[in-house]
Amino acid sequence: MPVSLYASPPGVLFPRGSPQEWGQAARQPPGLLPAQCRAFSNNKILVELDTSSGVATMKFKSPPVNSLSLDFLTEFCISLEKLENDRACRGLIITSAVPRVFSSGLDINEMCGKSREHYAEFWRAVQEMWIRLYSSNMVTVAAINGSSPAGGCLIALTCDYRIMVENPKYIIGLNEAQLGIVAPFWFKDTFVKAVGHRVAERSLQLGLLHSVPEAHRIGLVDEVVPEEKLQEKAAAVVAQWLALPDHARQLTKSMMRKAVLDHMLAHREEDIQNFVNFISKDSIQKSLSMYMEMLKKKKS
Ligand SMILES: CCCCCCCCC/C=C/C(=O)SCCNC(=O)CCNC(=O)[C@H](O)C(C)(C)COP(=O)(O)OP(=O)(O)OC[C@H]1O[C@@H](n2cnc3c(N)ncnc32)[C@H](O)[C@@H]1OP(=O)(O)O
Repeated sequence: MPVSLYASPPGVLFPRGSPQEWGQAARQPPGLLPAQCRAFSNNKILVELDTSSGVATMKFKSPPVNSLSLDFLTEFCISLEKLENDRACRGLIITSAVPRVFSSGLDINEMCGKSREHYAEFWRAVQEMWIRLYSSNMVTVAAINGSSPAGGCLIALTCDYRIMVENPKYIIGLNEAQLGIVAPFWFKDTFVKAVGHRVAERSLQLGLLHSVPEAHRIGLVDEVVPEEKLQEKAAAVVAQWLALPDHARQLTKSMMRKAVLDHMLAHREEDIQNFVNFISKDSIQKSLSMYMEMLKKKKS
């Protein structure tokens, strides 16, 4: 099981409401909080727990694209740890508060021009995020309301169930090969578990980013819904999974995931060294710089 690397900071309490209201609500005195709501917020993530249903909603709020920086990953792990330790919380919906993007994956700036020590620290945080989410006792549902390449796709894949908004502009997949880098074995294992070996092999080698209907067809997402139905559908799915006895569901989840998790935990330090050696290569640094240039050019 994951070792706690982070101490939980004190949370900021605020009542329920739309994301727009949350910022205002956070400044209201705690006396106004409804009894069934517990919530906390930090710089990049908002979490609201409805204690009557036992379901928390986690919203990524790190514009422009919810990239997974070291700070983001640290906040993500702290939030997960808090929820995991909260007896009132049994289910988690992960979604984005940033329009059109669920998460753009690992922050490429964290992998460019930094020291080997920084790369090691960053990669440990990426591993930690995956370990915590993959081994979570909670029912986890990804409510994917925007594009979700690479590490963004990994977060969705690590959940128990994926629901994506139907939108012709949204894409999802493990596109690492397009950046001249390689999805590590545990990204690959998580992907294979969802879509099967043949589909994963082709998709990974070509670094494919799938449209929403295609992602649904290959089993990368479980359901596709219109934007306005997403939260309702996610809540219904969590409720369905929570209707089973926790111990039976949790033991089954743990049994299904044990081999992949054990493999990763047994090779964790080696995986960090592989990442550091790989990402420090001049040729890889050049590929990543060119990719960032390409992203900027696409914009102008
Ligand atoms: C042996 C094995 C060892 C292991 C070997 C190593 C393993 C590593 C595994 C890596 C996993 C990863 O997740 S690698 C990350 C892969 N991610 C990607 O390829 C996503 C790239 N981004 C996109 O495609 C798009 O941004 C997308 C998410 C669809 C949103 O499009 P939009 O048009 O809305 O937004 P854009 O204009 O493109 O982007 C807005 C700004 O955000 C920046 N931006 C976008 N994505 C970013 C990102 N991931 N990191 C940093 N910055 C990013 C852009 O440069 C822009 O910056 P400004 O111009 O300054 O505003």
